[in-house]
This record gives sequence, structure tokens and C-alpha cells, in this order.
Amino acid sequence: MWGYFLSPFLWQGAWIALKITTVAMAIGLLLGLGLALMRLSGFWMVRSTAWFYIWVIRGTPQLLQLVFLFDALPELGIRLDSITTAIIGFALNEAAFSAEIIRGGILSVNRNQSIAADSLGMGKFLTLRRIILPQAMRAILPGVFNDTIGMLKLTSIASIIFVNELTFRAQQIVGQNFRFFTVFIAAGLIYLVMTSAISLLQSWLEQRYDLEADRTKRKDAGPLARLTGGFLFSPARPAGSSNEAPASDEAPAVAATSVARQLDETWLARIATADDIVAPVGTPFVVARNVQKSYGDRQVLAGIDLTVNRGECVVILGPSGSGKSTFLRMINHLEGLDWGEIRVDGQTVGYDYAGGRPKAVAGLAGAKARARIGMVFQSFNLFGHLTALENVVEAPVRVHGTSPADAEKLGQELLASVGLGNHTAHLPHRLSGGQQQRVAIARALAIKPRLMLFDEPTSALDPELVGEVLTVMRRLAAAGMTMVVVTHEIRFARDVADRVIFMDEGNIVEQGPPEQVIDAPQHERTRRFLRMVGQVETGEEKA
Ligand SMILES: Nc1ncnc2c1ncn2[C@@H]1O[C@H](COP(=O)(O)OP(=O)(O)OP(=O)(O)O)[C@@H](O)[C@H]1O
Repeated sequence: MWGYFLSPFLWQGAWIALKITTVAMAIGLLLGLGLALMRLSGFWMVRSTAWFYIWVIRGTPQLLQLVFLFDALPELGIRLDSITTAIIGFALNEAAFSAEIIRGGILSVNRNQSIAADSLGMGKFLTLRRIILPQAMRAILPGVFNDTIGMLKLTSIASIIFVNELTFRAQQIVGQNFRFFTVFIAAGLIYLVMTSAISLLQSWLEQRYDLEADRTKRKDAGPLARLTGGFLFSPARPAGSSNEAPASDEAPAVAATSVARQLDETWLARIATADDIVAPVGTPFVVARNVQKSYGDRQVLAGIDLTVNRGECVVILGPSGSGKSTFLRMINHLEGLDWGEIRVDGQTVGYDYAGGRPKAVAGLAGAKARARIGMVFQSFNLFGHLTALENVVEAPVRVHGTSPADAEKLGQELLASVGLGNHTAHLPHRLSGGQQQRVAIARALAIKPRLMLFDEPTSALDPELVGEVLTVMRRLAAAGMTMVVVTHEIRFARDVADRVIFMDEGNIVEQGPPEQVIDAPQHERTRRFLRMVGQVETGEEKA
């Protein structure tokens, strides 16, 4: 048996099987990615075309597909050798199967990841390559490697179109000497060697894409690291950093003091007063006129008029479902306008008017990037596969063309500014909620925003972690940053806001300085809301 196992005749057949598998798999995966994206497209025709292809290919025997190709291609004047025909046949078949595996992987990534990338001005392709696919890999890899091993074994059916691969060669030997067991066991062992090598590659890749793994041990492989979001081969960690779980952050009180001090010492004030803003301080910067939005039949915003002056901190309060987040997301065009107008520093963000209605422009991602509007989300939305520092440098490098060295320096400064200088190399899941939210603020600040939007930034935090995030926000407001904050933190609104807006059922019910809206609300609806959120002692009740 070992003689057959070492037989060059069988190994040549094995090599043919391996060649067909690797090339067909590579082509199949590329086509599969295209089909998966088509299946996720918003266009019915595109989705249907991909669905139809997958339906036909998965629903018909591969043997028939091979024979069909072998006979059909010459009819079309395309003459290929049998190995090339087999590669095409296997690739077209694999495309259908891998499309569904890849689609499943993409769908397994939380939608918040794309929303965060969108808010940073990252285009669809960049988001897919840098953010979605690296995180989808964990779900994709087992299925794809299953297919690879299946394909390697299935190459034997290519003998029907005269491909002289391993099983076929084993049969040829058996046909001459009738030593079924020894020859087939030897061939089986050769298959086992090849499939084991594929399984090893799978384990290695799965470790690479394991968020729990210690990334400090990985080596920088340059171009591949850059291509795959630093994830296939991660960049070297900044000197002196480690990926150990943080024992704990500084005690909250100490952290808050040091955050305040560090923020004063950095250039945050310079960011907050970026020199490319046209509107002088104190003049209208965000101007919303008659903003309307509906989801289906439900009107969520009923015609909002609001002006936020440059350098102002406006807090929006209101009950759940009143349209606060929707309005906020429309300022940086994470949601499109149905009707009305929002201008930031005199410019619309990502839409123009066609027939009087707002319509998204073609280069939407570029328009959002140019607007430089930073956004912080309730659930942080940090990129889960990137360290704190990588999260912060992603948009400056990929969207704004900052050199990696400059972006890293900026990122280090920003993370230090929010009290996280020791946590630059930590993945988000190793950080507390408060730390994650501070990284998210640093990430938004890294694009040198002209306006900061906060969407309930402390709602997902344990009470003891709220203070550290609010401290950073207070310092930003004090530095002169124009801010629109949706929050239920009444104390923050009272202490920090220049103006408080109260919204209900898609309308602004009342607005004014905090001492007016919070302490002496004019409307019963506002009073009821404030009582509900525990702000029992309204001015009127005190009286
Ligand atoms: N993409 C969407 N599709 C359909 N309905 C939506 C969508 N986004 C929001 N809505 C609905 O619009 C309404 C307003 O939502 P929005 O998130 O703006 O309210 P909110 O005041 O921010 O509430 P909360 O404080 O609970 O976040 C809600 O009824 C919500 O269900």
C-alpha cells in the first residue's frame, strides 16, 4: 500500500485535483461575493437575477453542469482543455453555494457597524472591505472550508470530461491489477493528507479572525493587513501596548479629573473652532426648515424648524418614539429627508433638490465625509475587530487621506485626551461601556468634526460609568464645539445645554434655556415627561 501511496502517478492526479479545487474555489468565492451582494441589493431586478442563478445551479446535478459545459462551450466556438473546463464548471457551481454562505456572514454582522462607518463618510465598498467582511469571516470560514473539502473530493466526477485526476488514476491502476483495497486505501490516504492540509489552513484562518485571540502575537504582513482591515495580518501594536484585559480603569472620580485636565491640555479647542467653518461663532450653523419624515404611513417628523448656532450645545429631550433620533440622523444624512431642508454651515449634506424634493446626490459618502459631522451612538458602534487606536485612525486614513503616521499620532493624542492613553491596543469587547463610549467620542473627533451629534450617548451605560462620558462631553462643549445631544440626562441638560428642545410626536413642543424648559416648562406635555423621568420638582411644582 505504501508503494502506491508514494506513487508519482497517483500524486500527479492529486495535484490535478488540488489545482482544480484551489483555482475553482478562488474564482467561485469572488463570483459568490458578487452574487451575495446582488442578493442584498435594494434593486429587485438585481436581487432576482442572483436568486435565479443560485436556484438553477444549486438545483441541478453538478455532473450534468460539467457535461453541459464540456459540450456547450465548443458549440459557442470556445475550445478549452478538460481541466480548464472543469475549473470553470466547479467555479460556477461554487459561486452559487458560497454566495449564500457569504450572504449569511454579512448578515451576521450587526447593522450598527455599517451605520457607524456611514457616519464617518466611509463608502459602501470601503465599509464592506474594511469593516463588514473582516467581521463576517468567522461565520463565513467554516462553510467555505466545508465546500473546499467537498470540492476536492468531488473533483473525481470531472473524469466524466476526461480529467485524469486522483480517483480516476486509482481506478486505472485497479483496472490493471485488481488490487482494490491497497490502491484505494492509498488514494484515500492521499485525499486525507490534502484535506488535512486544508483543515489546518482553516484553523489558522479561524484563529486570525478570532476576536478573543491575542493579537499582539500576530505579525504585520503589510499589504494584506492594509487590505483586510488590519485583520488578516494585524499591524504591529503600538510600542509599549499590550492586549491584556485592562485590570480596571482609573477610579471614576480620578478619571473624571484627569480627563478634564487632559482635555484642557490638548488641541480639542482648536478642533472645536476649525478654521474652515464659514459661519462666525454665535450665528446659525445648523438650520432645519420644515423637516418631514415618514416610515410607511407613520409620520415621524411633522415639520421641524430648528436653528443651532455655531458653538451652541443644544439638548433634545422627549419621550420614546417622538422622533429625536430620526431628526438627529437626518442632520448628517444617515436618514434621507422626505421634505424640507437641513443645512450645515450653509450647505446641504448629501442631497440636492430635484423637482422641489430633496434627493440624495450620487457621491453620498464623499458628501458626508466633506461635511465632517461626528456622531456618537447609544450603543457605541465601535468596529469590533479593530483596537481602540485602529477605530480612531480608520476614517482619517481611509476617508480623509491622512498619513498613517500622522493619524496614529492624532489617535494617541485623542485617546489620551479622553483618558484612555493606556488602552490604545485594546479591542472594544475588552473595554467597559464608559471606555468604549469615550473611544467612540475620540473616533468621531478624529475627523476634526465641525459639528458633533450625540444620540443618547449614556443610555446604554451603567450609572457609575455615565459620569466619565458626560465629563468628556462637558469639556467639548466648553471648548466651543457645536453639539446637538439627544439624551435623558436632565442634569447634563441643565448644566451644559445652551438651549433645550422638547419634542413630542414629531413636533417641537417647546424650546428655550434649560432654566426655562426644565425648571419652568410651559406645556403640560413637557411637565408630564419631566415628572416621568424623575425630574419631579419642576419650577411650577416648587411654587
Ligand atoms: N428605520 C425605521 N423604519 C421604521 N420606523 C422607524 C425607523 N426608525 C425609526 N422608526 C420609528 O420612528 C419613530 C421615531 O423613532 P426615533 O428613534 O426617532 O424616536 P426617539 O424619540 O429617538 O425614541 P427613543 O428615545 O426611543 O430612541 C418610532 O416610532 C420608530 O419606531
